[in-house]
Amino acid sequence: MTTAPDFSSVIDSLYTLLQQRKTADPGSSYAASLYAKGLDTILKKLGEEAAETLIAAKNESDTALVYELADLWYHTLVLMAQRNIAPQQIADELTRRSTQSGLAEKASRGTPTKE
Ligand SMILES: N=c1c2ncn([C@@H]3O[C@H](COP(=O)(O)OP(=O)(O)OP(=O)(O)O)[C@@H](O)[C@H]3O)c2ncn1[C@@H]1O[C@H](COP(=O)(O)O)[C@@H](O)[C@H]1O
Repeated sequence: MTTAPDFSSVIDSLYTLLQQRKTADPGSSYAASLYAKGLDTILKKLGEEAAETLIAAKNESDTALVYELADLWYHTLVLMAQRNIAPQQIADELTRRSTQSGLAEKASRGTPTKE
């Protein structure tokens, strides 16, 4: 029996593929077409997928919600690849936060450092 790849492996593999798609032909790759259109188009798609996720969560089945969440994760990864933010950086930030409760973390929040 084959085991389905775990979440982390799927995310890492897709991120690697999305990095490779930066040099692909926009006519042959959806991700390459997004990169060619630029950051504003990627952000618009991300916003659309977030809205579709909210609608599915309110009105639709678990199957429909999973479908929209997968679109949202996919477009989040496109944005991350475009900005060269690796999945490990998100994992590191969540790990840093894991040492305190959400309420304590919220109270400690300032403005994120801008580079
Ligand atoms: N996981 C995905 C994936 N999830 C979602 N999408 C695309 O995200 C888009 C979702 O947008 P919408 O829901 O708005 O649907 P749409 O109306 O068709 O989109 P628009 O025309 O409005 O942009 C669709 O075009 C989906 O095909 C994805 N496209 C690609 N992948 C993965 O990326 C790999 C490489 O894809 P290419 O780069 O296209 O070769 C694929 O093998 C998949 O593994």
